[in-house]
Amino acid sequence: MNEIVRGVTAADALLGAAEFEAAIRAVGAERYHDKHPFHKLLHGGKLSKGQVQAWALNRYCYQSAVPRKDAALMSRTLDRELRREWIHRIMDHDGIDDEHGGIERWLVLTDALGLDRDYVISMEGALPATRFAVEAYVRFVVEQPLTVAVASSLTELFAPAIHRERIAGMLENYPFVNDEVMAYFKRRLTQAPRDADFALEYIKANARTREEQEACINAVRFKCNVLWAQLDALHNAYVEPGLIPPGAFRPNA
Ligand SMILES: O=C(O)c1cc(C(=O)O)c2c(n1)C(=O)C(=O)c1cc(C(=O)O)[nH]c1-2
Repeated sequence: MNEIVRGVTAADALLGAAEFEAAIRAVGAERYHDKHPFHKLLHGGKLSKGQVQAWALNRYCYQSAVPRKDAALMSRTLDRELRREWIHRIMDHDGIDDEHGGIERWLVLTDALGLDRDYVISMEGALPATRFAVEAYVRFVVEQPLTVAVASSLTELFAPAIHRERIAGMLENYPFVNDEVMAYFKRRLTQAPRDADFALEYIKANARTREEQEACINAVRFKCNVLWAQLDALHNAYVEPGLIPPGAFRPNA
């Protein structure tokens, strides 16, 4: 059954702005990936260095897809104001001029974990499910109505809390993690709220029917699934039962 429709029709009453926002936040409270067991292990210092390496190199796929999906979103809108706002997301990740950007900060993290940059960037060692999940996000943004595509970024509403938990937990628990390694997440603490606030206001103004609102709420569910599926894949391959697919990264430690 298509969750987007789920009994809602254009005739249903529009949610008020506060109710709409609350429905989106409820999705995060129920299904954001801060609740995933793999994150509990990662932040609690329960993983080996090799397992942390696996997380970092898989997560690189997500990092590298984010500016691609943002470029896809920009290519779809005739609204110059939206493009002027959205373009900074691409610059945040890819960098501009002397600012190296988030992807470079991610590679500083993978360097510090002892991973070869070319290997990380090639994504050859990434899990198949990671690649599929990440590309599903890019396709979603290409194919869904623009407002729904904007809504899919709204998991960022919930990101600062998990980033704070990760910074504190990883610094405390792993000898191979220092401030430089965590710089990516520190920067996101200011970038993510700005992005999320804009996206939230945008969908409040632009989802004009109940059906559109439900599609936005569902976009956040979809995105939680994109994030959750990546952690399921990591857990399955590197925690238990330890089924590492052929060709995927094999930790030494
Ligand atoms: O570490 C995390 O848990 C996490 C989650 C998310 C998210 O919720 O999608 C993003 C990020 N980090 C992040 O660093 C980031 O740049 C980012 C961009 C986006 C997006 O959808 O546009 N999500 C996220």
